Amino acid sequence: MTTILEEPTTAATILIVDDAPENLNLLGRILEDADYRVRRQPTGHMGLTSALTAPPDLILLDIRLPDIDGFELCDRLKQNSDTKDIPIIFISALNDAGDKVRAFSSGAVDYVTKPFQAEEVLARVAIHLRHNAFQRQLEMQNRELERLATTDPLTGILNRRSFTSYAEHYRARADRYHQSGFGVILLDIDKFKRINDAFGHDIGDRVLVEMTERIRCGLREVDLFARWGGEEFIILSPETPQEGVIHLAERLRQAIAGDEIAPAGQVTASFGVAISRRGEKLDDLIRRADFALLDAKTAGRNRVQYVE
Ligand SMILES: Nc1nc2c(ncn2[C@@H]2O[C@H](COP(=O)(O)OP(=O)(O)OP(=O)(O)O)[C@@H](O)[C@H]2O)c(=O)[nH]1
Repeated sequence: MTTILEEPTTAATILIVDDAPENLNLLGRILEDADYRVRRQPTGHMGLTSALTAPPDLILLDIRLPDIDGFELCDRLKQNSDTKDIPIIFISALNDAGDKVRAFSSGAVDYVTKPFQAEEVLARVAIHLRHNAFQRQLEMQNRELERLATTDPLTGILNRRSFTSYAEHYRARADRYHQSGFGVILLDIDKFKRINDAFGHDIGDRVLVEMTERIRCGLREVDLFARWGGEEFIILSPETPQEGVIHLAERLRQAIAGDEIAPAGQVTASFGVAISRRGEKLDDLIRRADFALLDAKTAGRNRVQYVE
């Protein structure tokens, strides 16, 4: 079985900051012999510049340096978003508990006292590199999970759940700060079943993606846009007066009905528009937009309907 220590973490770059040339050379050689790439810096400022210019994978840091000391260097690196996650191991002749505590409170992951054993330094370096790599991988996976949980897989826009959560936030803020209302536009592709029936589900999917693009192009950055369900989409337009929201819906209607979407031909959509009232629940607002959408469908489709 391979243990975490045995897995090679080669090709990682390690920055050593130490003012004693013999330490720089000895440590550097030990690490190079273990196939790490090594950068050596003899002062705090040079170490800082080196780390900021090209962040290494790990830093071995002496405490006593001729200019800024290791603690301050560590503090500065931990405050910078580009370097804050780099594992820092202090390597110092100071063997006082207070110095060790200060090192860990600066954000160091480990502390090695001089004179050091090569095997120990290598073991500590390897484990912190592995740990850091796992951590980054976990963060990436969490971001991906977050993306999957909040977006619609076909169109890449927000899904219903995340739309509702953002919209609740807008609603609460509008109420709290007595801001003007916001508009909700609910739109539904007309006779979409026919497109699926005539051209197949894959073409239906392509139409949904193209529709999404046309709508997205007509929106502002502050507008929320989500897939509400099958062929139904929802838009929240913050701090927009009633005429503005109706005008936006009309522009989107024209953009959708404009150019044909091959091979399905002309695709149209019906729109329901409602403006929030102070204290109104989000569900009730969306229900009003849904009534308006139903009216638009009943009145012949490919139109915008507004309800008071
Ligand atoms: N291709 C594809 N079709 C979907 C998707 N989600 C829902 N649909 C289809 O969308 C169609 C919706 O049909 P209906 O609710 O009858 O509405 P419509 O045909 O658009 O008619 P109106 O809304 O009355 O104009 C159904 O055939 C669903 O199978 C999807 O993700 N991809």
